[in-house]
Amino acid sequence: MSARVLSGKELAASIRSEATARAAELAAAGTPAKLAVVVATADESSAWYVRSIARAAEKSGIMCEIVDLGAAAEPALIRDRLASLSADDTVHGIILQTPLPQGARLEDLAGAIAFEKDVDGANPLSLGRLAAGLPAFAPATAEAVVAILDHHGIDLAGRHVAVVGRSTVVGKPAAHLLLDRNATVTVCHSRTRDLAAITSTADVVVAAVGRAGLITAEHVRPGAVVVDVGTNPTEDGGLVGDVDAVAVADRAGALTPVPGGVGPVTTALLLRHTVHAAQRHLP
Ligand SMILES: Nc1nc(=O)c2c([nH]1)NC[C@@H]1CN(c3ccc(C(=O)N[C@@H](CCC(=O)O)C(=O)O)cc3)C=[N+]21
Repeated sequence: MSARVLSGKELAASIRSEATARAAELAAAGTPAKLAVVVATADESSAWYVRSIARAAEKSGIMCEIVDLGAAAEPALIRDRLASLSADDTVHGIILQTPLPQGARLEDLAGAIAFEKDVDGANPLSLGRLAAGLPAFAPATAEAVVAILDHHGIDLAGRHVAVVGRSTVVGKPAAHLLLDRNATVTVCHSRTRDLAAITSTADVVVAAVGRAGLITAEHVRPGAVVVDVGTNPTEDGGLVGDVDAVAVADRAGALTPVPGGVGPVTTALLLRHTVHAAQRHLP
């Protein structure tokens, strides 16, 4: 038996087409939507994302400025640029790419992103509001996890979801969004003992660690739904997730592919957030 493939492509296309229509309205009104992407890393996975954002923004008529500060940027320089972009009236959305240089922490820097422009939900104010159930932009990747499950009609209420990974960008915010959907959520991480014993009891496994091959058949209950958030560049220039897709496809009931799963939905949601920010309202 082979798992049903939960593609993100159609959902991403529909989110982008709505963003394109809103972007055209904004441009016609003389306030074209603009996203600033701040990069201080040479990480290949981030490079994939930045290319994907630039391409999708261009197609949707959203302006996109890549601010590359170099992989050795000092935290103070990154903070200053976030502050100046926050004060720039022509910029509506700001995302700071992770990973960050040695010694720089997203949690310390993201407070310099104006709350209204925080389209990847990294400012502690956004994260706190998200946790409290108040309006704020959620990190696009975390929102994409729930969106792709919704799109494919996978019910979350009362289901046990095991989230593997506790990053500020995905694991933690995804846990909050899933809780808001009445899932029973277990958050696992690098110090979790006997990961497979926990994930193999889950109805849904969300893999968000950033390590190829981490989730194998033993981690998955037969028939479970597996969401692969990983985007690990391969030596031959491709992209693989955190899930051993070949082994897991024989056991899971459904699986999001990489590429073509959570990634395109993430990019599309970031653009949706940007036009919403430009229209001055939250999600
Ligand atoms: N603050 C922050 N937020 C992030 O969400 C974040 C980040 N930093 N740093 C880097 C990682 C990586 N990431 C990806 C998102 C989409 C694709 C994506 O769209 N992938 C396409 C393939 C891309 C293509 O075909 O060009 C796919 O999976 O089909 C890839 C990678 C987000 N990240």
